[in-house]
Amino acid sequence: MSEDLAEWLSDSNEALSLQLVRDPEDEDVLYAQEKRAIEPFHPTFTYPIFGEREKIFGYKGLDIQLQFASGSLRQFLSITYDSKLNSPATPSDEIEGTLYKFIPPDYTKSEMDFSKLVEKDSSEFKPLGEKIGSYVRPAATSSKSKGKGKGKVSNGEELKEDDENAVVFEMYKATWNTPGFREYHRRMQLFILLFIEGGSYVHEDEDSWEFITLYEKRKRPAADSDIWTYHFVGYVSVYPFWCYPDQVRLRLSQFVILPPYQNQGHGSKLYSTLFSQMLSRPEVAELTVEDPAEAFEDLRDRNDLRFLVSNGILDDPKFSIGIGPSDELSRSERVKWESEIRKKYKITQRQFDRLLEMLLLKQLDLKDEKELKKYRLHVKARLYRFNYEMLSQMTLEERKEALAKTYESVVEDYERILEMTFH
Ligand SMILES: CC(=O)SCCNC(=O)CCNC(=O)[C@H](O)C(C)(C)COP(=O)(O)OP(=O)(O)OC[C@H]1O[C@@H](n2cnc3c(N)ncnc32)[C@H](O)[C@@H]1OP(=O)(O)O
Repeated sequence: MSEDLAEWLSDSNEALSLQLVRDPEDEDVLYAQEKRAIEPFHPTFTYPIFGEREKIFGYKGLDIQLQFASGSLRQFLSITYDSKLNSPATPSDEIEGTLYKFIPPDYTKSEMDFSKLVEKDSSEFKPLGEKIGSYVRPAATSSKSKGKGKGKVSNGEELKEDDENAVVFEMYKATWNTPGFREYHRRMQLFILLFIEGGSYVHEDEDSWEFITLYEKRKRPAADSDIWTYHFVGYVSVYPFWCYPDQVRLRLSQFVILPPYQNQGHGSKLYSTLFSQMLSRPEVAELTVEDPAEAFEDLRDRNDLRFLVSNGILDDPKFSIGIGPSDELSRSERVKWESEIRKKYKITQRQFDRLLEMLLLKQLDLKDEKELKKYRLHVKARLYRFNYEMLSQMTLEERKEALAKTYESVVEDYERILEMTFH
């Protein structure tokens, strides 16, 4: 492309901005840190919409605003620019028509209509489906909770849902059979394309999808008001696959917490709620995860580790039985014990192996050469099984070297995860 034409290129991730909008009356109640919830943010990916290069051609000063009513997620679209290239030889990209294929057609382009809609929605919108959980967090820096939480999610012990300093977060479970949910899902699914690498829309004709949505719930600030407003934070979708002979394997497919709410512990709360839900369902054999992003893998590891520890795994007398070179009896005892615990907690085999290896490392006395060697052999034996096909084609020397390298990087990663989980 010539230099002149390059001037007409915009980065689509920067040009598109998103915003969750609540009624002005409900914005006033937000403390400084919480204002993030209503500020504009950018997508991480736009290639599914605007193409692999994430560029839009034909405009200068391009600004695409897609705003969402914070609860109902009804949308407002505005496309503005300083100038547009008008050349039949090099036509400008169509923006609205392109976006139209990905969002429901009932968006508005009228600011006035949108503010009326937000006003109405914020007092009327209620999450769809069945409430399955909630937790409270101190309002970010109110005078009473000063220094207490700094916006962190509390463990829910000090605050009650009706405490005036509490902000409540609620989770709702829905399926396609939940009245109105299909339409609602069409409004929220855009976040999958914009924030999950390789994310794509689910097929609405697959019947069994299950969803958990997460909302911030706040009381309208007016003194005599008894209106509670709900603001979308994120969601997770799972699909049950048949698992021989008469159970299902739940596959976590999509998981997103919107940027204004990230790094505040909400992802962990949503994941652990899904986890305890599936533990309580007798028909579920295990929870698997489809193509996890790195940040999600970390979140899952942290939560699974805390779960196992809080359920007393470190105090189990069989925790370190049969590690490394050991007699037949203790090895078979280990296999039996691992299989029982894994099935009880419905964790997939590879994930369970990794979690146990991390916990064994956590308990290991690194100065004890003998114990360290046992641990190394234990991890290497699993890595060998896991990578058998590749390793079996190597010479003995190459194999040793490859295993040693993999071991080093695996242990380094375990140390990183342990540090952020138990620091
Ligand atoms: C199968 C799949 O769908 S994979 C795709 C996963 N989704 C995506 O990648 C979409 C975009 N990203 C996201 O949606 C989110 O960033 C997620 C889901 C990956 C993580 O959700 P979050 O709510 O940010 O996670 P959470 O806040 O629980 O933990 C993240 C960080 O916050 C920190 N944190 C946790 N609790 C708190 C707290 N109470 N206060 C402050 N920080 C906290 C954690 O230490 C963690 O930081 P670290 O990873 O550097 O240690």
